[in-house]
Amino acid sequence: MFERLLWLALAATVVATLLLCWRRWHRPSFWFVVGYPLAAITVRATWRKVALGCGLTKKRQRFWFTTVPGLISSTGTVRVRRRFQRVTVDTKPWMWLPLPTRHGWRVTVHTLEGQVPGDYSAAAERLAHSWGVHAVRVSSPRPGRVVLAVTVRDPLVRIDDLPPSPDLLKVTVGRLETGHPWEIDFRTVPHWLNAGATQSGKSNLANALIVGLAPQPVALVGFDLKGGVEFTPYAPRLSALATSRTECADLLDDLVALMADRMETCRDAGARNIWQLDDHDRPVPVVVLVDELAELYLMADKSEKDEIARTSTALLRVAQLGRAFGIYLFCCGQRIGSDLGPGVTALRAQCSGRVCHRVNDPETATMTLGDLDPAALVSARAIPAETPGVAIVAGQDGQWYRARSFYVSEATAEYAAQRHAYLTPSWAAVTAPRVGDTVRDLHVA
Ligand SMILES: Nc1ncnc2c1ncn2[C@@H]1O[C@H](COP(=O)(O)OP(=O)(O)OP(=O)(O)O)[C@@H](O)[C@H]1O
Repeated sequence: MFERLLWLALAATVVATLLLCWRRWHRPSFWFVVGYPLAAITVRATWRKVALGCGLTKKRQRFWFTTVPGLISSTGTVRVRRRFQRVTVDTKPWMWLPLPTRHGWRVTVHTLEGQVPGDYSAAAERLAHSWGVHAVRVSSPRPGRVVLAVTVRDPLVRIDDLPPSPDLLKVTVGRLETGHPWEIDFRTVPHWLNAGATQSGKSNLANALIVGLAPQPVALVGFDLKGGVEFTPYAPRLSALATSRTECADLLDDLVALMADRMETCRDAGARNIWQLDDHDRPVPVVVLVDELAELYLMADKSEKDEIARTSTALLRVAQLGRAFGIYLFCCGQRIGSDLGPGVTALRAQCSGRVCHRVNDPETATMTLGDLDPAALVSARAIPAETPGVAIVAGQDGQWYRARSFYVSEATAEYAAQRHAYLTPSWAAVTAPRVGDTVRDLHVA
């Protein structure tokens, strides 16, 4: 007997060790073969209790029949004394079978009468604690259904390296919590706001963009209102760099003139935007990176008022009309509050791409994400300081996601800028009012 127990204990230890090794060396296959089936069975088996605990059940009248009256109490509903009677029971929402995802599972639930997706969003944290998982995200593909997307552990704690970005104006800058790539595609979402407190990962994201765009046939322009300390090392790949508000105002005037020129080119060719022009007529796209946006709007005294108004109007015009004429904005800032003036609020309305890193003041989070789901704001304010680069992202599909940028050091971005310096069109060549400039012509010029 003792010997048999010993063999059993030994076998259990070997199996546990093998499972642990499997989990360590190939987590995805371990999850699909072992973790997910166990999780799915547990979730289905405990759904009544969990739904009840999270306030997602509804009381309903039922006729109940039992041959053993006392047994009913064990179902967690009500005690029935007679064999057949009308009772009030807690009804749980109908849940489909959970489906596995890379980092957890996803399950569709039928809402009960009077429930809205917001009820499930409000219960998301309670659900996450009940299931012992990292997070539960709620979406509603159609009325009457909610999808609970569960991530078992934070997929953003460790992420891989920046992959190459072969598509024009599209850069894979990180990973979404769903495991999908986080892409910044200027042709789909032309203008972006990138907000975050100091050391939250804003510059890292700008570095990722520089590394992704440097090998592409685009002109990069830097507005570095930190006096040039951020973008000067990338100057070899920048067609123009402004390091003060006055220089920014001049560059913005150039951009507005460039836009007018491209408008004329498109009008003459009967095109609505530069992408409808023939390849050999299409002018080079321009991506403008702005660091410390608030500095463009801060007024020390009244003498600066005119300059601020000029800059603000020009930036807004670029944001309003730039998309069709191949001019894209990526604006970074620690603080993007309405106290900076109406110019910022108007600019924000034009920037449909939003990235909100960890923020100190609720107003910046509200300005960046406020017109999305309120749950996005809560998530942004919960980003811990230990995970720089984690952000709440809204873009392409109108949804918001937690995401993390790939780590891209200044040295990597600097190397990319130097390596692809030969692709930098000169600013004079970009802005010269010539019809028919192509990327190739600009490089020759
Ligand atoms: N995705 C990331 N993964 C790992 N480390 C990161 C990531 N993003 C940023 N970091 C690290 O966090 C620190 C702060 O990042 P970064 O300089 O980009 O912040 P910032 O918001 O631009 O700060 P500041 O406003 O002070 O310039 C850096 O040391 C950087 O290496």
